[in-house]
Amino acid sequence: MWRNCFHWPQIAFLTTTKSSLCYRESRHMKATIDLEGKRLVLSGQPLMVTTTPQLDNPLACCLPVSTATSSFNESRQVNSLIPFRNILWVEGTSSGKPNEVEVTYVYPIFDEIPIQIPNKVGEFKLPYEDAKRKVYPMSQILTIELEDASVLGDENISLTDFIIRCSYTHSQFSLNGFRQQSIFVLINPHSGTSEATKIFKEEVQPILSAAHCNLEVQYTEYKGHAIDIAKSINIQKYDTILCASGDGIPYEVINGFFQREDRAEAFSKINVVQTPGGSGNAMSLSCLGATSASLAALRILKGRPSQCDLMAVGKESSDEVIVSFLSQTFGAIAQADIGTEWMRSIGSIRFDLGVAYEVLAGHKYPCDLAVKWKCKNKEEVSNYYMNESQTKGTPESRSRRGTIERGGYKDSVNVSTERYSKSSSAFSAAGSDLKELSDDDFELKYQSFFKESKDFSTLPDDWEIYDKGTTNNMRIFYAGKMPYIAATTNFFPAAMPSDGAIDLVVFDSRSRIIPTAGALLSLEKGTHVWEDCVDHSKVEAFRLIPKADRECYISVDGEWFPYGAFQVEVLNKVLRTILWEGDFTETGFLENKRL
Ligand SMILES: Nc1ncnc2c1ncn2[C@@H]1O[C@H](COP(=O)(O)OP(=O)(O)OP(=O)(O)O)[C@@H](O)[C@H]1O
Repeated sequence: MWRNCFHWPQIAFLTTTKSSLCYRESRHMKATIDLEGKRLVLSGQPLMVTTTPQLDNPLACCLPVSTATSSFNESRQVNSLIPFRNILWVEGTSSGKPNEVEVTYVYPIFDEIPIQIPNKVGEFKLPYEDAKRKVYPMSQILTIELEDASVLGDENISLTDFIIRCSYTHSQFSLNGFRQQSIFVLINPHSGTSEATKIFKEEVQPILSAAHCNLEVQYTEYKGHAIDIAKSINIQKYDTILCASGDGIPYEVINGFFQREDRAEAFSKINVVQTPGGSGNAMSLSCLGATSASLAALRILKGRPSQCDLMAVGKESSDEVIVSFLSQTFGAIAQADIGTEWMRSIGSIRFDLGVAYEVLAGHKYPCDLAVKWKCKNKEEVSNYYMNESQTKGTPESRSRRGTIERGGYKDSVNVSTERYSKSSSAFSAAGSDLKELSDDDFELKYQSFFKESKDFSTLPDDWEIYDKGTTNNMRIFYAGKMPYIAATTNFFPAAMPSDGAIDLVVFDSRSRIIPTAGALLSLEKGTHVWEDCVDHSKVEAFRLIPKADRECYISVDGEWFPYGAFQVEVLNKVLRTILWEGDFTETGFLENKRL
């Protein structure tokens, strides 16, 4: 498919040798390696690529430069650089010249602009625009000019290996000792508007193929199929299971792993990741900062393998325990989600209509709730978040958050704090803090109390009963582990990948409609948690006993869950996944505090 194209005098052609959707540049160019800037700097005539698709103009590729689009100046500047982050593959050319290489990278290239922390309140930029960007692979032959050959280090590393290593620091590829990643792809052809297959083939596969990943693709054939696949998959064969779907398939894969006898090994070894294909793509947005499938694919290749928390959920109806990576909800949100399934054909607006109806109708969903606190209220959450984020996370995420100071902001943050050293040991950082899991990591601390009795007669000593006034008048109970539960819904802005806590957001039905509606309208910015009508806390575990006068819905990771008491506890650092920059996507939690 012709999406981006060169202008005269440089003409691109579609190659069929590398990947069916990879563009190759026919001219040779010169480049130098800029280790400080983490990029290749092209010299000579820069690439002249339009930044907008030219599908409507089939002749665009042949137009002289003078008639190029207004974005030319922008692209001229941007495309004289190829950041290592954009490079997918490098190999020698048939000329055999040691400094002539063919570089495959993703286009368009955007400048790595330092994150600007605002001086004025309310200007914090959420990642939605960035998350939507689509990227495409393309190739270019470059003659690399090395001013100083010692840049390659003392270990006689080839130029191609050197560039590959610079391009994949902290990634699964570097963790593999630069052996190609093996990815098992699960596509739910019925996800969302049934476009997951098309999205995968057009956006994801070209990126993964250009990076020379070994791919094995399977389609899910029935509800629960991904559980069966994950239960029996040969974990030795793969590094990653990629779910080209909504959140339902990662949920099933994780539960399939949880049901395995060797679950500790399965969770230790395999990354579970998502490229967006469904109506809910919370995992991709929260972990990779991507709602575009091609950007998610790139970030799966480039991001850090990390270990995140899961939540173990015990049911009243049986002794079965399931695992949840995203959320559990009871009340208006569950009603609006599960209760409007029959309106699926109208798209995601069904959910907004459902919530609006629930609030206007003034429905309440009484329950009993007991919790093991981590942070009891907003103040505690905010202090905890600030302390944790300054001591944990990756250098990138620490530097990003480190400038956020109580009562004020520094001017800007440069995310590129790490430097490459000449020694190849600089490339070995990936996975250094990943731990090998054992059965102990899946040991449940509190389930025995729940098994004994499903009411509050067997609560552990250090648990507390949640304020009865609120629980008798519950409007929304929402417990979550990832910040973004849907595109533009920043429901748990203080969520952290492995803090051993579940974030709780509770709306009380005694609050008036106007402030409640105001809080719901600020879900995108995540500022609802600061509203007076909303309780915000962190817990290590909780038990909820619904007491509604009619049977209503409970939803776990967006899936239907049997009505009745349930108990949840956190499983610390057991889900192996890939986090872009080693952390959840930015939410602006503390930046928005002063609003
Ligand atoms: N071939 C299939 N036929 C019917 N259902 C399937 C099939 N494959 C998977 N499913 C089920 O589809 C459900 C939704 O999957 P997924 O999350 O990928 O899509 P989605 O559109 O985002 O859905 P949702 O809106 O429910 O989150 C899952 O519960 C899964 O078990």
